[in-house]
Amino acid sequence: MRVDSLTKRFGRGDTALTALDDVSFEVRRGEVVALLGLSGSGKSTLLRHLDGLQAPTSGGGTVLGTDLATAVPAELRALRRRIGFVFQQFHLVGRLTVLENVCTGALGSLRGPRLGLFSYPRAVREAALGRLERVGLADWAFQRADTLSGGQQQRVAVARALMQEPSILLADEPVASLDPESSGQIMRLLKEVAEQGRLTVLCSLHQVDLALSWADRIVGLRHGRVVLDIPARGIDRATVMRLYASVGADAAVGAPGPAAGAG
Ligand SMILES: Nc1ncnc2c1ncn2[C@@H]1O[C@H](COP(=O)(O)OP(=O)(O)OP(=O)(O)O)[C@@H](O)[C@H]1O
Repeated sequence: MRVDSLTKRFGRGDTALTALDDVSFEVRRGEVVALLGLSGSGKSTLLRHLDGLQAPTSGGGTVLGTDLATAVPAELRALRRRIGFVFQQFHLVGRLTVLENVCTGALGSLRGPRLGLFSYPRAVREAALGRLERVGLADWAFQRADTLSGGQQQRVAVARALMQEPSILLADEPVASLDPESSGQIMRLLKEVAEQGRLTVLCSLHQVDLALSWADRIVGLRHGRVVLDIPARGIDRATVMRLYASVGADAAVGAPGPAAGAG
């Protein structure tokens, strides 16, 4: 996937806000990239563009051969079917079984609504069980989803995303509400599914140490601009921490000032 001079502005005139400012970077197939930056630096906005959920103001990029700047809605829908998305808040249906939640990941490729586990084709149920085995939760298949811990629910959400057989997995702060041990497990899982499935993973995080441990590369955003794009291995932690320096320290990271009103 390639992001090319992607700019996103919200609003107009004096109140305009440039959330992404001429963002360019490339992600190779199978790579795990951590997206870091202060709150409001544009991470979620970037992920939404890559999933075709938001349209760029200018520039764009190519995701799985789809040109983000020119794609029509049907092309963006087709793109979304090939991309798994994992959210901070899991978005499981608590009263449904774990297995049925995973089955819902196949809805994009099925016709019509589904009600109940047995409304899914047998092949889908078997595939869902396989994905649950993959994330270590096969024994929980018939439990209600809301009886699982946060870390387990996030693993179910990863299994559900894998039902799409995605080529890319986007994760927006997938460990933000988890304890350190569960966070490490989720990041290890993302790394493993990337390696085994030649899956590209782009994951926004607030935990620098997790990024350094599990990502292949770190892309750092500040005020909507890419100010860091480096391999995670062997990187000096202080270099990454400069992303989080106070606004007055912009010169130290070579970053632009706040982009509010720049539009
Ligand atoms: N739909 C929108 N309309 C107006 N402004 C928006 C919209 N979406 C995002 N923004 C603004 O764009 C900027 C970037 O927001 P974004 O959510 O991408 O940041 P983030 O890095 O993901 O933050 P966090 O780490 O807190 O999730 C913020 O200033 C935000 O208020």
